[in-house]
Amino acid sequence: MGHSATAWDQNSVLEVVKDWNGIDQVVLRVPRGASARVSLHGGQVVSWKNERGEELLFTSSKAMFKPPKAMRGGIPICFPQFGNCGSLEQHGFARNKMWSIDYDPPPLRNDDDKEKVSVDLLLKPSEDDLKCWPHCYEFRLRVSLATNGVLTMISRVRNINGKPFSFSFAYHTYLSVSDISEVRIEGLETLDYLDNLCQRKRFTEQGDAVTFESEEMTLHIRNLIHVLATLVDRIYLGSPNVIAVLDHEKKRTFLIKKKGLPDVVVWNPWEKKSKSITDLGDEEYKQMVCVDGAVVERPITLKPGEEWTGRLDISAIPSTHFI
Ligand SMILES: O=P(O)(O)OC[C@H]1O[C@@H](O)[C@H](O)[C@@H](O)[C@@H]1O
Repeated sequence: MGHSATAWDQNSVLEVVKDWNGIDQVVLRVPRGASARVSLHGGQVVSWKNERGEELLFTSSKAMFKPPKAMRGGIPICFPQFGNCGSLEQHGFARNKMWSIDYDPPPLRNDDDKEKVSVDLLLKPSEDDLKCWPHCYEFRLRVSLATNGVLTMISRVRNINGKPFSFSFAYHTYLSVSDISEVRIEGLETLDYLDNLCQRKRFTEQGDAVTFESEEMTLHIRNLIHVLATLVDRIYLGSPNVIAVLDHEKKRTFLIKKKGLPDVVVWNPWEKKSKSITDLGDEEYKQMVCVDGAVVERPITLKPGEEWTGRLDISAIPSTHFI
């Protein structure tokens, strides 16, 4: 694996290496041992490890790392369309494109760049892209890893077109969990959500947290409708800016802080759907949950010259520290 290394400062390191397809991956490392990797294919964060070297993002054992398809896992970027609501391919094209490193990004207001290592990526439309989505934009993605292990992603989309355009967006975040039945998502209770499994009909969350029950348990104590309900594919609307994903078995809590991202998508394919996804192992739905900071219900519209920013900060902390 050929690589070139750049010392960021004495403590943090940003390194560009080639993956096995010859595609550049940026490795971010900080002093206490946490690290992250970002692929130029899709601008996708493909790994995020804590100081003990434990992987915090899920990657499918059947993941295909071959462009043009996005790898199943990590944090693919959904832009300029979330899901299949629109004329573009599912989740838009950004996750399937090659991004470039931007060595001279425009300044970012309110980004405290102390004690972190960052890389700036850039995506602009090619001639071919303009045929399917005829809008000139600049998409700048800053991925940072702080010395305390917090992963930050800041997306800036600018309209450099002569006319307005609209888009939806998501950080499609595959969190690695011990067992899906041990997971509890807090911060979404009482919210309305659009259910992707019911033609995006609107419902209201009734539970005091979002949980995913095991099928055996469900069969014993609940009715069949609940068995089907274990497949979760929902867009929670107007959510608070902090969401907690608790993993009881691992005694770990993911704290997801977001700005400019009003919606949260929660997805777990469960057993039957997993079997139909070729790049996901049959049982692997148990080790993952997608909790995405997103803009879906009300797409962003940018007039010429306008810019939108969507920011996500994720940390993984021992649950005992949180409670
Ligand atoms: O297989 P893809 O295109 O990566 O999408 C996976 C899932 O992504 C989720 O965000 C969507 O809500 C689901 O409907 C979709 O199935």
